[in-house]
Amino acid sequence: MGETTAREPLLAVEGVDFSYGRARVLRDVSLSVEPGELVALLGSNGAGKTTLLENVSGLSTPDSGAIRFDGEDVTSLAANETWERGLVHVPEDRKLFPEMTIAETFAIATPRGLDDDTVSSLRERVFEIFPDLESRLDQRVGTMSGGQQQMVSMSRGLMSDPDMLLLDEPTLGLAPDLAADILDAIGRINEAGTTVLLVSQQALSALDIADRAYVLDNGEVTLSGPATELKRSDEVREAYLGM
Ligand SMILES: Nc1ncnc2c1ncn2[C@@H]1O[C@H](COP(=O)(O)OP(=O)(O)OP(=O)(O)O)[C@@H](O)[C@H]1O
Repeated sequence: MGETTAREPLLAVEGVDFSYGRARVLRDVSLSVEPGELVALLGSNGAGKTTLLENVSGLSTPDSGAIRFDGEDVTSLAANETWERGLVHVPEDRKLFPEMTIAETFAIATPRGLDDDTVSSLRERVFEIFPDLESRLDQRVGTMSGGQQQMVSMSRGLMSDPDMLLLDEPTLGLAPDLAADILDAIGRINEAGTTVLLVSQQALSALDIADRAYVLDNGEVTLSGPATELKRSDEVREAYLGM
């Protein structure tokens, strides 16, 4: 029709408030993620980062405010419903089943109704990002190291063919070289086309791979901007980078 339509963010969080009982944990939080972006959500322990991801994916529901994904109001949807729409949460505690093999873990993550070719190409994509997993398909997840389990958890997310991944502290508790490998993998997942919202307390390395970032402090967004600018910001350097 020749009309220009304003591009809508893939994810829009608009004025979200959330409390656990009387404890107000999110205060008027707004943020957006454009299609294809890698956005970092930074902040210290207890700032509300996990709670915000849970509100977004439907593990909990905002008290007020709205969440839109791909143009649809998803504020009140349950986690399985956001997952079906391609908004996939990879939680901090991984929530893997230790008795299952990697192959079984992938099988339950793959949406029903996908044809075999699509499933094969999803697997190929996973093995391109995490080549170590290919020879371990029959290994039980509970026998793997923390770093390998994090790879399985992110791969399970990828096997559900997401448009957007919500990654909660994927490098938590990992040795520095493994954490670097995981961050490198996240960068490659994003370059291959998946939009990412990355929660991290490791501000510097998250800013290295992010396009933009938001800083959450005591439930409020206190800073936001391009990653390169936030890296130079005195406030971020003092509060989060120990400089
Ligand atoms: N189920 C719960 N019931 C009551 N309070 C909670 C619950 N979960 C989290 N909180 C509180 O909400 C606040 C925000 O927690 P949240 O886990 O969202 O922060 P975070 O920024 O993700 O921190 P962390 O990095 O420690 O996970 C904290 O004060 C926390 O103690």
